[in-house]
Amino acid sequence: MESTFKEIRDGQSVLDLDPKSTVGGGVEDVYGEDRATEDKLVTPWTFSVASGYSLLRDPQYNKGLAFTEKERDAHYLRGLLPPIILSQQLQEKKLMQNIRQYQVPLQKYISLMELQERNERLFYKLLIDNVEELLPVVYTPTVGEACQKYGSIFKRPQGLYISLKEKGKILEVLKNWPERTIQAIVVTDGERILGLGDLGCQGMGIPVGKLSLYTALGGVRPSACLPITIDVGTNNEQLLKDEFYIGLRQRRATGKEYYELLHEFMSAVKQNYGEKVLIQFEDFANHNAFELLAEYRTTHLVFNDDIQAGTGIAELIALEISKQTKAPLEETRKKIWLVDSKGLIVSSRKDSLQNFKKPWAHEHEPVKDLLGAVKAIKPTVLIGSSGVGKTFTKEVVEALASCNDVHTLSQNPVYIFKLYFHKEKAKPNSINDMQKPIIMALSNPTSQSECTAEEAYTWSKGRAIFASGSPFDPVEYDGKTYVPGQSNNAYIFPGFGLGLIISGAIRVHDEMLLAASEALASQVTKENFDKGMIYPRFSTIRKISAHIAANVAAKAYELGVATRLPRPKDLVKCAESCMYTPVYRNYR
Ligand SMILES: NC(=O)C1=CN([C@@H]2O[C@H](COP(=O)(O)OP(=O)(O)OC[C@H]3O[C@@H](n4cnc5c(N)ncnc54)[C@H](OP(=O)(O)O)[C@@H]3O)[C@@H](O)[C@H]2O)C=CC1
Ligand SMILES: CC(=O)C(=O)O
Ligand SMILES: [Mg+2]
Repeated sequence: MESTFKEIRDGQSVLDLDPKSTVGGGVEDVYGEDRATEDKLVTPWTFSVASGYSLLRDPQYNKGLAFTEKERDAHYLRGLLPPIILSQQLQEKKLMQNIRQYQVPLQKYISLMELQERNERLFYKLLIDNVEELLPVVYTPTVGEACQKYGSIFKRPQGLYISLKEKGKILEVLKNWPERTIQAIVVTDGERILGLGDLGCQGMGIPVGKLSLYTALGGVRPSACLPITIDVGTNNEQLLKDEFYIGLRQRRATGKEYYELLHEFMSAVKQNYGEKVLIQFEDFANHNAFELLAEYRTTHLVFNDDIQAGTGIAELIALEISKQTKAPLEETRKKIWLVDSKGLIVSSRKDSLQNFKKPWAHEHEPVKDLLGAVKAIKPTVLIGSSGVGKTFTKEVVEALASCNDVHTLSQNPVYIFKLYFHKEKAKPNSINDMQKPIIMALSNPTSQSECTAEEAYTWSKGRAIFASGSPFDPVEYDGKTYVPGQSNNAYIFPGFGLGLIISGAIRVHDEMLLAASEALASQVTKENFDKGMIYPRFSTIRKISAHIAANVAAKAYELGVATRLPRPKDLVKCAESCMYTPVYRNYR
């Protein structure tokens, strides 16, 4: 596979590869028209002032009943609105009441999407002020169901669809998007949507949801965000037969055809938006994700929050242990063990392993399943990101709990994770914390969670520290309330993106991801730990994001990949001051 891109580049099969517009294109902003020469086609953009009915229909500027008397006169709104003026606060109260009346999460999702299309600022005000309540609606788990039913609930496009039909004209397609100054793109090809598999073109719900979090949690302007779905077909038989399916009705393109389209896309994005546009690869299947990241991380500002938070978790933890203990990375990797569908990853399997698993193939006799692996390795932390629900069985949790008992605690703890692995324990408060098994069931949505919060607490007799990818409610066990954490990349990517934007970063390095993790960890309070929580609450996410952004930006400056100069002295203040706030603006 590694040669696929090389063949495409060498064969010049897609674009006339202009080195400035593809690789090594310098640091200045390069926008399409500015580069146009006489023989290049340009888009005839015009700008007009919205007023009257069109102002009410423009989600960016619509304020519903909050238009003042003066604004109603000045903008030809008289008679188009009932006489009452309703403040944004009251509108928010009314909408939250309406949303709470829906019993079915998908109804809440649809009503929020309608709000986003009607009144963007009110949508973000709701999301920011009620983040813990609404995050599970616009994001996992409900967004998963929304993607599964996207064809039926689809009303208006919320992002760009680039299918095989657009091959050869992707640059023109990008110019059809109404916004010009794009700073963050989330792109999927829909092949691995959460743990729900191939949802083809209907994966669009994910980039839309992720970017709404870039804005709500990270403060990136909504107009600077562009959701994109690349449609190369789907192998989902059910969707292929579904009369409401919105994507190409064909099996997935692979190999050269796939990579040519992706290469044209990546080149066109850079040509149209410049080098500082962030491209987040989202929910690509592993067989493409690793290669795409490896190919473009040296020429574009890209990251993949799935694999850089999947087996990437293992790598980042090994890096952090190495950083803190000064032990070589090869040694710290040995503290982390992975289990895949064939059992423990061990050196005797090395020849048949995919490349990204090889660094984790340590010396050990073969173990065929997770239970056997837990018994053999005696991990202190069990992290699941297998996409397969219910795999942390009672026996697995009991085995984990028993090897993390004060009476049996190893003097030299090793730590588990991913596919399933082992991690260094973070900042124990006391010997009591050292006794606690840590269980992280990261797979989304809730149906794919490796175990529920209730199972983790019950099976470990209340000793587990538990966090999951999709949220679970607090659990009562033996008279005590346990508050599960939400271990989701939503803590990281919004602040991470903001940090890249405020520093004008042109590349992403692993150290920057580590800087983001460290900033997040520093926001966990003693009060959180005392409640058994290893994450801060989402209600403080804007503050967390500002700290993450500042740490990421600082690292970008340190590594010499930041272009926004001079470096602001106080990066936290700088991040905060750059954050979008959704309060209504006054119109002249
Ligand atoms: N909480 C969060 O922030 C995030 C959560 N996720 C979630 O992670 C999940 C997986 O994503 P991704 O890594 O892309 O998925 P993949 O399907 O690409 O990888 C899953 C891995 O799990 C292994 N596996 C499958 N079944 C088992 C099993 N029964 N026992 C042990 N290992 C098994 C597979 O093994 P093999 O290689 O042998 O097939 C494979 O290596 C998804 O549900 C996604 O929602 C992803 C990103 C972030
Ligand atoms: C959270 C996320 O990115 C995933 O489940 O894929
Ligand atoms: Mg994902």
